[in-house]
Amino acid sequence: MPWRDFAEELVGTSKEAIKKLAEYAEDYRIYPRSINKKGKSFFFLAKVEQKKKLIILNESKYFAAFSGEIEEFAGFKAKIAPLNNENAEKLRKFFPYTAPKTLGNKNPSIGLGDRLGLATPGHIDAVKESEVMPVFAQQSVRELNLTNRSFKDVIDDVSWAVFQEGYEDGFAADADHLKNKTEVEKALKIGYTMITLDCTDYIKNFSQDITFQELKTEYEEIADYLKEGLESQYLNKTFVLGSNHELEYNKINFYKIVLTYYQVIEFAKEIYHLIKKEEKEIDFEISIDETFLPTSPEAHFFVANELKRNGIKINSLAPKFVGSFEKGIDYIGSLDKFEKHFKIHAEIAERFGHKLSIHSGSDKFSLYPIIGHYTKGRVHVKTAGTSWLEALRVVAKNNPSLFREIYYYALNKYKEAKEYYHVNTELADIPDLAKLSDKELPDLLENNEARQLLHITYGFIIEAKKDNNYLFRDKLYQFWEKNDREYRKALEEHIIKHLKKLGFYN
Ligand SMILES: O=C(O)[C@@H](O)[C@H](O)[C@H](O)C(=O)CO
Repeated sequence: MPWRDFAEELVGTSKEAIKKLAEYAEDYRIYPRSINKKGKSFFFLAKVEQKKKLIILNESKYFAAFSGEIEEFAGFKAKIAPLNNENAEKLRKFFPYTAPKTLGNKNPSIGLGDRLGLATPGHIDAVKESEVMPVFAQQSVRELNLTNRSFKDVIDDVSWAVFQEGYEDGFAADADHLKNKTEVEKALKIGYTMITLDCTDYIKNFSQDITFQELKTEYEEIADYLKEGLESQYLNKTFVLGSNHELEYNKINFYKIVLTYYQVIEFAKEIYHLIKKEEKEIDFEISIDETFLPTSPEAHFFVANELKRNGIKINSLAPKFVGSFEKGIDYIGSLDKFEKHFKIHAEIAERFGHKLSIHSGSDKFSLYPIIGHYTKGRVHVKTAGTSWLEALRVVAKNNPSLFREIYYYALNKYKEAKEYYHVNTELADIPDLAKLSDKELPDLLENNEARQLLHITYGFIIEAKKDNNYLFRDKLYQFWEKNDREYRKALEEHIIKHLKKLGFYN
């Protein structure tokens, strides 16, 4: 077994000499950047019978702390530790750089959701030369349910990858789109450093044709103490922003905004009390982006101001912007209209000191120059599906028959998948593979309709089973295992393209 030969060379080597040894570690199927020395023990990740394992050489308190099989060598012992949650927790304890930390709201930051647990090496390659702070561990409850993964799986996959790559510049972990106290408590207990609170269930959506009388009647039903406090703050008042843009609250928009968002504030207050109990800093994001109508600047100002008046400190806020932010494709709408709307939101965020968070932030290349310009780095761009699509691009290039199987399966599941994601693409608009040669398949990943199809059917594809056997999962993971370098390179290039367009990569 190659790692054993390497182990005999490594043990007893000085820290300086390790660098020399690392130069040919890959010949032994060892990850060179994972080689570490702690006390008397050496650590590295290696492929042992096709599976990644943590190898620890020389007995010490660190050696004893990890679980795994022990092998005797001439003069030393080796432990072959599985990459499980118990060992991941020990890894985060002894190698703090493998544990997540908070983003802080200074630098730009990017959420790099990974639905497979394979993308972090490519994400590391993309961000390591940039100024952005990455969130490598980011999945929503929706994604976890669709891929049958847990919040622990997500954070552990990232810690092992960060150790494998020797990446010590820090990353965050965002438990995304949480909707209740239980989910928040669970995520905090596991060690997530960012909580994205999805307030959709506390936002009241109005029909466009509601009359003033109907509005007033509903408003009157709110508790008097709340109404008095809010009316004295906003009703018939105007707030002037730095650019002299005026935010006016008249009866109509005031009633609508209060009725739409007042329960969001109550919900945020309840969750913030949980967060404040933590001994460490937590990045708190309020997400109000999954509503029918765009968030008006007056509504953004109201929510931010009410959070502040209630002593709720947030790091970022995700409004719903004008136009259409669909999954995995560029913005749909007027760029002028977007710019006019976005610059006011950026000003409001700057006034309150939080970041704007751009959900469904993947592939919005036409918007990035506007986003980068007006936020001046005070922004969090959240992506996820795009890394999944890059994994499929590698399949399309190298295993056309598997890609065809997946694509046809996705077509059959598209209607069901649209129950989870709002996309405008209709089945009839999606390209038919039969007309495409194998060579043309990778181009589908440049086609909006095909991207949307594959983007939202990820869970159906990964979890597809027949007679209790996975239809694609095992074949896909074996394929990505063999083609890990190509996937890593594709991710690096694709995410750097995002960062360059945002102006966050020199
Ligand atoms: O698919 C999801 O549920 C998440 O990726 C969610 O959409 C996330 O908040 C996001 O906006 C990533 O682009």
